[in-house]
Amino acid sequence: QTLAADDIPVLIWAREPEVVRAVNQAHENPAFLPGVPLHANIRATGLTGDLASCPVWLVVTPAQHLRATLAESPVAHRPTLILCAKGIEARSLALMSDIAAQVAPASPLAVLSGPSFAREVAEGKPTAVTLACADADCGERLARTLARPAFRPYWSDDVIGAEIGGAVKNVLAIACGVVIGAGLGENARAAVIARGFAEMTRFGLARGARAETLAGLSGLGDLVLTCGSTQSRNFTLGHALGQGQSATQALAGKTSVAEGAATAPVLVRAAQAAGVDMPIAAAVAALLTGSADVRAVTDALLSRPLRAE
Ligand SMILES: NC(=O)c1ccc[n+]([C@@H]2O[C@H](COP(=O)([O-])OP(=O)(O)OC[C@H]3O[C@@H](n4cnc5c(N)ncnc54)[C@H](O)[C@@H]3O)[C@@H](O)[C@H]2O)c1
Ligand SMILES: O=P(O)(O)OC[C@H](O)CO
Repeated sequence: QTLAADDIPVLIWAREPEVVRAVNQAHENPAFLPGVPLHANIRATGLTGDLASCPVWLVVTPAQHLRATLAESPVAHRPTLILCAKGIEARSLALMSDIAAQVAPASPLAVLSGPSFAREVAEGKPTAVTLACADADCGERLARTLARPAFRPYWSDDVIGAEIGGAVKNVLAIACGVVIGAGLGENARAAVIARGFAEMTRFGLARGARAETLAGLSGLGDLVLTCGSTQSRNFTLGHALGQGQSATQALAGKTSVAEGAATAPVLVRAAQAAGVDMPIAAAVAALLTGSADVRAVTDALLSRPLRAE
């Protein structure tokens, strides 16, 4: 939103009245992005009805809440929806574009994904992302609209690929956090990134994604970012697990979302349904549920049969 506001009026709908107040009065969002001044063109509202006048929505509601949030909003006005959440819905195994197509069938859909910590984007640091839209002309138009000197969207027509990369990388970022938190070393982190990427690719191809999308910004690019940075909420969650905390302890009191925590068990079910082996994702899910500890999942991964790469 900060980027778009340079020359386009931006309206944020927020659930929290204190966020609405802070954005309108102090031009800041201390609850979710403290210390970043927001452009004066950015206004906030607590009324979903106010969104009816907006032709394009950047939908950033976390994955498990997207369906309900969209259903309560004025989608009958057929806004173009640019989906930004990186997850899979637990109760349906649906991707965000599946949910949006069900709730807002008349709306054009796109997915914005890729390595993009919100703070760095808001601070104007160089960022490149994937803007995926099945309608290539619409994708190009949206990418050109969102592009700024330091913000480069590359367009694609592979919506599923962009979504799967974003959802799976969060789970793998938890795994890398565990590796570092448990002191397993940089070799192990690199192994998790590379073998995790193999899992992402197997799963993505089985679900109809294209390999080049998974190897691009929304897959490998975001995987490298989140697996390598303590700025990542998913990496940070994994780090706490690696240091011996339970998921409940690690997530206690957090208002910010680590999407991989919800995605991991869903991904395991979705992979089973697709007949795809995802041992690292399964290890993360086991750690999150407490059904295994770091030692047990590490031993299990290391004792898998040797095989060709
Ligand atoms: N922060 C980033 O750097 C970043 C970058 C790219 C994509 N994303 C994705 O955007 C999505 C949102 O992440 P975020 O960083 O904005 O979240 P956040 O951690 O900053 O804040 C949590 C958000 O969840 C909302 N929320 C909480 N409970 C809700 C409910 N019951 N119904 C609807 N909304 C609810 C809150 O209002 C708040 O906006 C995630 O899928 C994330 O993966 C985040
Ligand atoms: O902080 P994380 O782990 O949710 O990552 C944020 C973004 O997805 C990075 O692209």
